[in-house]
Amino acid sequence: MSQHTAMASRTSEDTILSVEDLTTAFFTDKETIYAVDGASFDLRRGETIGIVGESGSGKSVTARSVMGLVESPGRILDGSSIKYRNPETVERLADQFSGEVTYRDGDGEPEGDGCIVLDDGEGTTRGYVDLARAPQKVVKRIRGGDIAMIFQDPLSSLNPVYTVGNQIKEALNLHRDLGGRNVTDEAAELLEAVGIPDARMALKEYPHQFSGGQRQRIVIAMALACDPEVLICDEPTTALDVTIQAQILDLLDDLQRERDLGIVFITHDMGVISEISDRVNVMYAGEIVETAPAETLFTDPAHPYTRGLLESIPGRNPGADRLTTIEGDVPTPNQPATDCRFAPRCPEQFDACTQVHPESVSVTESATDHTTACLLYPDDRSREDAVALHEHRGRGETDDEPVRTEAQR
Ligand SMILES: Nc1ncnc2c1ncn2[C@@H]1O[C@H](COP(=O)(O)OP(=O)(O)OP(=O)(O)O)[C@@H](O)[C@H]1O
Ligand code: NI
Repeated sequence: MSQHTAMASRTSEDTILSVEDLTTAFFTDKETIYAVDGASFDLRRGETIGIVGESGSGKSVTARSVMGLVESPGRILDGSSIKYRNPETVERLADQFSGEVTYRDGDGEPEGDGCIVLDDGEGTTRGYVDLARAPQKVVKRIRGGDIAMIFQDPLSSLNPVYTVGNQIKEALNLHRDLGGRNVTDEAAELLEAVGIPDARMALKEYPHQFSGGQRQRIVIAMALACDPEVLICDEPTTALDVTIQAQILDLLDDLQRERDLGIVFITHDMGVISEISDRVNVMYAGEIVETAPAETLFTDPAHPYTRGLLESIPGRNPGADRLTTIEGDVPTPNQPATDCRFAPRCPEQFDACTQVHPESVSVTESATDHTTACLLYPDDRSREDAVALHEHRGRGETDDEPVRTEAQR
């Protein structure tokens, strides 16, 4: 979706979702697993961001955290925020849940301690709902409404005993005020929009009567039934063959342009990521280790892990006679990171990598839209200076209690 790369010039007011310092841990009998450990990223309206990384790197847990679907023994830890910024929704929820509202008027202490944070002034609603702190009753109003999600296996989202029409209509009735319009017409229109032929007929059929690719289209239609602002796609094409995969990616691209959807696209496939993303976040062992506009990431990767992932794309290195893979596996993060989790597999590893935790820094001092968490950067500093910068930032981040107020940012 490279036509969206010009969006870098858009203002932060277009940001619909900001994830900041997200840490989600599972407290098992044996150990605590920091599945997501300090991840931050922004999503703008109409933008597709990719999250890519090997199996176990924390991609799905990131998605489930945003959706409020982390199940016990998992929990989002204090200090995390997931700010959903759609003004209409923020306003509506503030009316519905007045006990959950925090008012800020610029100077002085904020009033209240709720998850719905409202800024005063300028006539328009500015503010956000912090999904990391929101009680389930608030999250439920957003999940499946403002933010929808589709998964790898479409059958997990479809009920085998109901017709496709019934399931889409149920989603429509649940989330949309159709204002008297015919719900069957609306459902048929949605199926047409996702490219299902003979939509009227299709409404009367059952999920098993469709192919895998068509089922995924139906699931996308159900997600659109609630007219979301944000669509999270967790490996939606992984189970499909290459041709069908390409068709689904095209469909998502079209739908995004028509509806100004923000899309978070999760996959372990670098090829797919390059096709669909405006901006890419590379995830490793719970941390985002590099973020850049898609083009930059592919032409000028910084983190040794990203470079390893790119080298393992078939056909990218015609000279190489066999596929390079990165030796070893993603470690299970069972304590907060104090060093570089990639160091044991890294061809560039040096002494400090086992002692200092790499913070997210600009690749060069001036490259503000390309950051990486690797002690080799910023590139234009000496190695000692770079390491010192990471140490300094690390102290700033972890001193005192993890809860940071907006005023301290
Ligand atoms: N319910 C759970 N209980 C304990 N640990 C969990 C749970 N769910 C996830 N984890 C752990 O969290 C880490 C991240 O898992 P996650 O599913 O997010 O990885 P992923 O990047 O989506 O991988 P994949 O590409 O295989 O889907 C893994 O170490 C996993 O074992
Ligand atoms: Ni996953």
